[in-house]
Amino acid sequence: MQWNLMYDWIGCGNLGHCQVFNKPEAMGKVIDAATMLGRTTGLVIVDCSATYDTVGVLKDAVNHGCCVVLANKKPLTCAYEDFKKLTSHFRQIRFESTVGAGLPVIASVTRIIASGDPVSRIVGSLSGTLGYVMSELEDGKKISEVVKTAKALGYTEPDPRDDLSGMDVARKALILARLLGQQISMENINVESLYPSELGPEVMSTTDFLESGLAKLDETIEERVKAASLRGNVLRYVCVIGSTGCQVGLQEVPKDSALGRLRGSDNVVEIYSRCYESSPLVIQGAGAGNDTTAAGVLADIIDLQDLFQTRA
Ligand SMILES: NC(=O)C1=CN([C@@H]2O[C@H](COP(=O)(O)OP(=O)(O)OC[C@H]3O[C@@H](n4cnc5c(N)ncnc54)[C@H](OP(=O)(O)O)[C@@H]3O)[C@@H](O)[C@H]2O)C=CC1
Ligand SMILES: N[C@@H](CC=O)C(=O)O
Repeated sequence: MQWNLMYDWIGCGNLGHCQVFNKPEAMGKVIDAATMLGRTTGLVIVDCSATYDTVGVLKDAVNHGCCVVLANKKPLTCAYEDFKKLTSHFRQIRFESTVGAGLPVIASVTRIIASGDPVSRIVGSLSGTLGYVMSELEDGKKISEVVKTAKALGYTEPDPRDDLSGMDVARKALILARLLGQQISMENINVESLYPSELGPEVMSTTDFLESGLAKLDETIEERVKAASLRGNVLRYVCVIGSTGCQVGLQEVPKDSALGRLRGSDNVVEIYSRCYESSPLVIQGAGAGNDTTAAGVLADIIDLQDLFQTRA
């Protein structure tokens, strides 16, 4: 990674001049400055990218006393050791927006666990994109049409196949399962993809998928929606995290159920524990979109800054 050092910003008042250094001594100075700022001000590094590439920098950042806020799920869903390393600095990291965007899912789960109440099961619809797609399909629209709208509304991942493959939901499931103490990886999660491998990223670009690949799903999905409807059901992409395993995939659910009634980008999450056994804790609301995600990220930054204010 290239480290950029901007100079002329200390003590000269001229903010217009900057220079890029690639030398190791410059890199050392950037790290020293970040360490000082991290330890004294609670400097927060915010990762709103959609890449695995940031995990090394994030681990370095927490090691140097900086705080980290993530909307990006990928750094928490690679090796278990990386998840452990990042989340063991619990006063330095927040990642509420990785599950349910602005909804307080992570906060609720961590509070229940912190109170000593063991969480036995989490069930829900955790994809704003797939929630929106499934409810629009009920109204007779085509999947090729509604996925493009979901992208325009800011619900999808940069490549909507991340949503349609179930991988985005699987990442959320993995984060939650790991929070529950399960030392599992992506291979331990059963994931149902809504498109075949011949439409995958190895075969075609995102643009080609959206322009021509996606339409190949119209007929099959329409048949599944119609068949479910004849039985009084609707399709929902459901995530189940239990003590014996995790699975994410399409399920037929009654129209008049908590999952069946979901509309648009709403998520619903049911958390079962000893205290919430017969009547689970339910969190529901918009689960994707730029505004709600940005609000979740901002609330995390403020939460960490509050910890620093209290400490000072
Ligand atoms: N949209 C939503 O509702 C929610 C999104 N999130 C998460 O937030 C993240 C961003 O999503 P969203 O804003 O919708 O996606 P966007 O495509 O709008 O934004 C992704 C951004 O990340 C940048 N980026 C990609 N790769 C790298 C990299 N290697 N280094 C630096 N920057 C990079 C992109 O830059 P460039 O354009 O130049 O490639 C782009 O600006 C994702 O991880 C997503 O899962 C979480 C909750 C809800
Ligand atoms: N693409 C995701 C965005 C939030 O994580 C979704 O649709 O839920």
